[in-house]
Order: sequence, then structure tokens, then C-alpha cells
Amino acid sequence: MRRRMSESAMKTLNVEYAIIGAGTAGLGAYSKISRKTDSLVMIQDGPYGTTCARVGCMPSKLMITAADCAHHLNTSEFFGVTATGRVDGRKVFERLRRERDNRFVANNLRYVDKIPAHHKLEGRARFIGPGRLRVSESVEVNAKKFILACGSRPAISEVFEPVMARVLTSDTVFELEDLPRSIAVIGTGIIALELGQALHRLGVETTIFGRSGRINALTHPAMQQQALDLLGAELDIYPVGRVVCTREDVEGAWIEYEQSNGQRLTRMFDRVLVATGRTPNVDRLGMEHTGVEVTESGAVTFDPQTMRCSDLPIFIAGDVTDHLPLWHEAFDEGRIAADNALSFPNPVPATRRPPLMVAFTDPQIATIGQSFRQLEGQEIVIGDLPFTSPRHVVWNKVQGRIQVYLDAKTGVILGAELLGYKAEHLAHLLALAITHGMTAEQVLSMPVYHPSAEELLRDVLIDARDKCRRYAAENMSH
Ligand SMILES: Cc1cc2nc3c(=O)[nH]c(=O)nc-3n(C[C@H](O)[C@H](O)[C@H](O)COP(=O)(O)OP(=O)(O)OC[C@H]3O[C@@H](n4cnc5c(N)ncnc54)[C@H](O)[C@@H]3O)c2cc1C
Ligand SMILES: NC(=O)c1ccc[n+]([C@@H]2O[C@H](COP(=O)([O-])OP(=O)(O)OC[C@H]3O[C@@H](n4cnc5c(N)ncnc54)[C@H](O)[C@@H]3O)[C@@H](O)[C@H]2O)c1
Repeated sequence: MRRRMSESAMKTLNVEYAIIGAGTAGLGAYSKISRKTDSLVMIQDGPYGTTCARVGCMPSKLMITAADCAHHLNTSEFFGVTATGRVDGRKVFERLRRERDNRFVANNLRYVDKIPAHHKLEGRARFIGPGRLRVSESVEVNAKKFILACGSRPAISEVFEPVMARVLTSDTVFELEDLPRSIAVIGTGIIALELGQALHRLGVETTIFGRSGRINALTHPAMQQQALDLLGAELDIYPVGRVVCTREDVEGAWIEYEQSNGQRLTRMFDRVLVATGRTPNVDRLGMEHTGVEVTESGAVTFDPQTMRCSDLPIFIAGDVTDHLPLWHEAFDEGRIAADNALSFPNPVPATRRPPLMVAFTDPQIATIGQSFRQLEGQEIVIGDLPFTSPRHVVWNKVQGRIQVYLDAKTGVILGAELLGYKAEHLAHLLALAITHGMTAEQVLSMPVYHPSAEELLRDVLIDARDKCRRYAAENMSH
């Protein structure tokens, strides 16, 4: 009886397109599809505003900028300037939220507000059969084509259950009223390093607990080691080991950590920031009702040029893919998925841009194009220099290293890994060169100002080009 009553209260929507998730990828897909048809609905679970603006890229960079400010003041003595960077944690968070909410989130919400009400549906969507979604408990959506753009969420392992009241993730850390006195940061991924360093520079006693001993954002072992050495010189990092158990008492959260040599250490913290990766929200979508192929680890298989899943009218975009979970990729993928949904069953394959990643640590970490790991074993030469130039000396920022990977025979730039101050800018120049298939020689034809950080790019490309020449000479003589 109850079942029949709830079924009769069920509202059914019949549309051509259903987009699941109103984040960067979903909104990108929406903007394209809504220009062509009125027969669509975008379903959003939780607050509008996107992960990027609310709890991701923007608040993290706002926090890092405050931390950089404190760091510059605290290290200004070197330049003969005496200053103290006294940090007011409440003001740091107030400003962070003000800028985030009034600018980045507000911009996004203005766009969402303009979307006609009949295109928006709130609630968590899940498949209940091919072409059928249930949204919360009261709405059924029947659609011909679907775009899965439902992002990811922080992964928290069970070992943190006993201290959950003191656990923070990137979803909650920006809502703090004040800085904690001490924090354990779990993980040595991008979020852990960016936020861990920022919290440390804002005066929080910060300890970072890693697992693998590697900074996986880079792939060349020497680059990974140097990143660990440089960050470890500033931060309290235990790179290899595992959290074996946790407990809470009135004093705080206790973390018991076993290092690789078997030694255990037990420390108490006000807060624990768990930054151990993100779980794509595909696991909650009821994919078993769709016929889409899913790998053993639960990831959806898709064609990166069309974002199409199996041979079905189902497309995927953004962090939910678990492949390059970065903002510009979500933006591109939302549009590629929309183009292909609109043209279904005829695919319109997109040429994907070369991968680009920047971690906003100090020194920054950046990777472009093919990684060293992908190129290992191929015929490449490596332009390899310390991350320094006259300009870096002026800044007193001479730490790090740059590697540029060239096809040994043609001199074409295939990829690069960078660890250095403001590496993001050189990374973008390299991204331009890689996008256009340029050789080191071609990039070297551009003018370079003196003194500028770009002189380092010139020097590393000269190093790589000379190695290419030696490679050619050696291979000719054989
Ligand atoms: C702390 C942090 C810092 C970051 N910094 C950077 C950076 O500096 N640069 C960069 O390039 N990238 C950064 N990223 C990554 C970037 O934020 C993401 O790649 C991007 O926001 C992903 O967008 P998306 O559209 O895939 O997902 P989202 O914006 O998360 O959108 C997905 C939406 O779908 C909703 N949803 C989930 N399940 C369902 C369902 N079943 N039904 C309906 N709706 C659902 C979710 O609630 C969410 O609102 C950062 C991420 C984090 C967490
Ligand atoms: N600047 C940027 O572009 C930026 C900034 C932040 C986040 N992001 C995006 O968000 C994604 C998620 O970031 P993330 O840092 O959560 O994930 P990540 O995949 O970068 O790092 C997760 C880390 O946690 C470690 N780990 C996993 N389980 C662990 C455990 N039990 N104990 C200790 N360590 C453990 C892993 O070894 C890894 O080093 C990134 O992959 C990135 O794409 C980008």
C-alpha cells in the first residue's frame, strides 16, 4: 500500500538530455546543449557553485596567497627589510570566504540563476534502468542521452573513524573560524602539499604523513627526490609509512604512524586534514543498470576523444572520469561530451590538449605533455638544469630543477617536469610549444629578455638541443 502511494506521488520527466551534476563539466555541457534544445534537465545534488569555486581551486589559492604573504614578510630580513608577518587566523578565513563567496561563487550562482527553472532539478540522481533515473525519491527522469558530470568526493579511510570529529577535508577546511594550533596532514598529494605548506606558513604546527615516500605529481625519480628534499627542508614530513590507528581524547586527536623501518610514533593534534585522494561519484550512480563497461576498480571506460561510454548514449566528463581531475580538463570534457551527445550516434572526436598540471606549492611543481614515466625507454634526450637564472638570484629563489624531454631524433619537445619558483609561467610556454609540436630549435628562435625567468627556459632548451646534436653525431658515426 505504502509502495503504491509513493509511486503515485512520483513525478516523471521525459527529456532528450539529462546532465548529472552542475559543476564545471556539467555547466559546460549545459551551455552547449541548451543552445540547441529546450528538452533537457540538469540535476544537482548539494549546493550550486561548483567544487572549484566553493571548496577547490579558488579557496585553496586564496589560502595559499595569504600564506605566501606571511612567508614573504617572515623572510624579508634577507633583503634588509625588517617585518613581522603576524597572522590573524580569523581574518585570514574571513577574507578567504569573502573573496570566494562574493567573487567566484557569486559569479557562478549568477549564471545558475539565469538557467530556466524547468532545466534544473535538485537531488541525487541514480540510474534505475536503461534511460531511467530516479532523483531523490520523488522524481523519475526518462532521457535519451545522459552526461555524467557528477565529480568526486574526498576519500577518508576507516582508520580515521575514531577521530572524525576532528577530521577536516578540503570540503570543510575553508569553513574554519580560526587556524588550529596543530594539524596532521595525511597524504603527500597535491592537496596535502598545497594546504599543508600554507597552514605551516600561516603558523600552524603542521606534520605531513605520507605513504609511498614519493611526490607523485612528478615522475622522474630525481625530480621526486628533490621535491621531497626541498619541501622536507621546510616542512615536518614523514614520507613513508602508514597511519595504523587513531583515537580521540580531551586533548585532541592522536595519530599512531608506523614508519617504513617499523618504528612507530604517536602524536597528538588539534585537527587532522585527510588529503588521501578523491573518489569519483560514479560509484553512487547505479551504473549496473546502464550496461556501461566498468573496470575492476569501478572506473567507467570511455573514449577520451568523444567522452562516450561503451557504445551507449551516455557521456562522461570531469573529475568523475578519474582521469586528469583538473579544472581545464573538466571544462573541455563537458563541452566534448555535449558535442558528442548532440551529434549522437555520429561521433565528433576532439583533439585533446596536452596534459598540463601545476601544484601551487613553493617551489611550484609543474608537468606538461608526456611524463618521464611515459617516455622512459624511448629515444629521448633530457635538458636538465637547476631551476635558476639571474632573475631567480634576484628573487633569492634558486631552488629546484627543470627537465625538458625531447625526441632524440627530431628535437620535438614531448614533455617537461618542473620544480621551481613561479614554474607555472615557464610551464605554460612549454605547453604552447608542445601544443604546436615545436622543436627546441624553434622555441629558441624567440627573443628572451634579460634578466627574466624565461632565460632559464632558453638555457634548458639549449642544453637539450645540444644533447640532440650529440645524439645525432653519435648515431651517424655508428
Ligand atoms: C582543494 C582542491 C583544489 C583544487 N585546485 C585546483 C587547481 O588549482 N587547478 C585545477 O585545475 N584543479 C584544481 N582542483 C580540481 C578541480 O576543482 C576539479 O577538477 C573540478 O572542479 C571538477 O569539476 P567537475 O565538474 O568534474 O566536478 P564538480 O564541480 O564537483 O561538480 C560535480 C557536481 O555533481 C554533484 N553530484 C554528485 N553526484 C551527483 C548525483 N548523483 N546527482 C546529482 N548531482 C551529483 C556534486 O555535488 C557536484 O556539485 C582542485 C580540487 C580540490 C578539491
Ligand atoms: N593545483 C592543482 O591543480 C590542484 C590542487 C589540488 C587538487 N587538485 C586535483 O585534485 C586531485 C585530488 O587531490 P589529492 O591531493 O586528494 O589526491 P592525489 O591523488 O594528488 O594525492 C593523494 C595522496 O594521498 C596518498 N595516500 C592515499 N592513501 C593514503 C593513506 N592512507 N595514508 C597516507 N597517504 C595516503 C597517496 O599516496 C597520494 O600521495 C588531484 O589529483 C588534482 O588533480 C589539483
